[in-house]
Amino acid sequence: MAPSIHPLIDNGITRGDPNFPGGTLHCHCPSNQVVIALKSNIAHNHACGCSKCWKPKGALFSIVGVIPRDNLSVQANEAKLAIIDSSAVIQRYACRDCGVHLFGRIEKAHPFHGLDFVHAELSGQKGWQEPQFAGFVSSIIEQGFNPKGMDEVRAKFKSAGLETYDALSPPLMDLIATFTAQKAGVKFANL
Ligand SMILES: N[C@@H](CCC(=O)N[C@@H](CSCO)C(=O)NCC(=O)O)C(=O)O
Ligand SMILES: [Zn+2]
Ligand SMILES: [Zn+2]
Repeated sequence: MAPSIHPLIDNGITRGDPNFPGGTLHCHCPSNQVVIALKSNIAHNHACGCSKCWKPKGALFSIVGVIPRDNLSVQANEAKLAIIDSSAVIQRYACRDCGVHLFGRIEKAHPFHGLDFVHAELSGQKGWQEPQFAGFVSSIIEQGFNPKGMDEVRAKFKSAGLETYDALSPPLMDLIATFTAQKAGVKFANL
């Protein structure tokens, strides 16, 4: 059987609602769920193949997007949250009981500082921005995926209408490079 990329990609992508106002995310615990309130839609939503992002069971990829950190608040059971790897750039807060990642936050100087990483599939509401691209695709090999299957994985993304990258999308890579250049005092050439 062909591997599951992610349930939100496998059977075709459902478009979000550009006017979607936000909603709540819930962890997978049967009771005393951690609840996160998001005051807007997400942006740059993407499939991520890296080893650090939370994936649902059986999926090769995570689906993760960003939201301004001021638009995110913990509504219930904050005490169950713990940072899973404090040495990572993105501090991912997971539920201690079910392991789901509720949000990831960057505290250091970084091009994405001010943006939190979230998984809209943890919401019961519909209308969140649909995945825009697939990033860190080759990273699934580091987690044991057979390199011989990569053509099939990339073809699946293409047939769902998503570009694949082995880092992030060009606009996000440009943001990272701009930040790096500015930090180093590089002056941009005129066009
Ligand atoms: N091959 C590595 C890549 C890990 C990685 O760099 N992940 C990216 C994307 S996460 C969401 O887009 C990243 O920015 N990570 C920063 C962090 O996780 O703190 C692997 O697979 O582990
Ligand atoms: Zn939980
Ligand atoms: Zn990732």
